[in-house]
Amino acid sequence: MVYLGDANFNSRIFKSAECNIVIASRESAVPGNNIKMSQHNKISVTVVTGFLGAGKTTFINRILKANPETQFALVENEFGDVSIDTQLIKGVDATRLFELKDGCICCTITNEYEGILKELAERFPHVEYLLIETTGIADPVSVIRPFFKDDELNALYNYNGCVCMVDALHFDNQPEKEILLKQLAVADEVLITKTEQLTDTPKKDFKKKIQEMNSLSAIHFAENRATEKFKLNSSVSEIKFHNPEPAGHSHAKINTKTFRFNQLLDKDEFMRRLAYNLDIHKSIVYRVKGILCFENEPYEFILQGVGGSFELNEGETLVTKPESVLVLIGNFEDLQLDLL
Ligand SMILES: Nc1nc2c(ncn2[C@@H]2O[C@H](COP(=O)(O)OP(=O)(O)OP(=O)(O)O)[C@@H](O)[C@H]2O)c(=O)[nH]1
Repeated sequence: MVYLGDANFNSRIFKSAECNIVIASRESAVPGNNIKMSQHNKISVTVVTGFLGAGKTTFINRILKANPETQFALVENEFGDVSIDTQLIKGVDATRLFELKDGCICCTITNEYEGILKELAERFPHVEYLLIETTGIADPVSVIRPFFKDDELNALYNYNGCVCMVDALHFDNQPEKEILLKQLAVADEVLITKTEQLTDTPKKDFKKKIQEMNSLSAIHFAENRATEKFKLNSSVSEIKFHNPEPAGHSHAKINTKTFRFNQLLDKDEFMRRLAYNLDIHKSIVYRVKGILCFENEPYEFILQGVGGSFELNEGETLVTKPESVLVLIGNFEDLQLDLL
């Protein structure tokens, strides 16, 4: 069952098996916001897609930061039973939050999804902008189609387009390439991430390669978009929706595994074991993320990993309970890790 409701600061997350929607409300007035209300006060909507770890959440954080006076709603979909991304959305006073998790949005799209979108628009008329972050393995067509097919949704929302994040660092060795190609195919704008280490020539070559895959979309380097205000109200080319039928569920074999630890972890030992285990399984583990609590560390640590490499950074949340969670996503049936 999915339900909508107000939340206070301490219970910002309304969980159901189906849906996770954050309504982000930022009130400070910063001059220069370029987001305009669309005609008839429809809610503008942008779908943010891209393969696992490409930089979707990072991009959404940038948008929220760059447009502090806009009332955003955010639909976060995560594959797996633990929602880590919602905890990584920063600088947002989330006043209401709903959850769409434990399933890929393109596999769980039902009339219920459309119902949620309608209810959202009706109950929260102050919302100006809806961002939908798909899972990294979603075919975004299923997520976009309701905005074209359903007259009621069409009257409530102004679909602005689909942004696809592409990870330049891992592109050539990307597993499940067909998923990424589908995401690229429907993108109205492609943002290339992780190019800081590249010099001009490989950057240009990479952009050209992406252009050859989708010549209709605007292609930018995400780093150039880091601080500027993102133009979210782009117009969408209908040409991309000539064949909007989702082409099956090619990612059925992708699974998640969640590890929970109810004790403070020994940082060096845990990270050593994790590195060892991830190295062994690097061909089948595509993405790892976690929120970890270590002995003698007052703040939680955020673990992020893509394609065999990972990083650990101190977060901004104080440890209140000795509880850690680690989520792995990849092409495995089951996964046994020796972490403690
Ligand atoms: N160097 C670099 N790192 C980036 C960039 N964008 C994102 N990252 C890092 O890549 C990792 C994954 O970023 P996320 O924004 O969580 O990626 P995501 O697409 O939301 O991941 P999923 O939700 O798991 O699919 C994090 O460690 C980010 O800090 C970028 O442009 N450059």
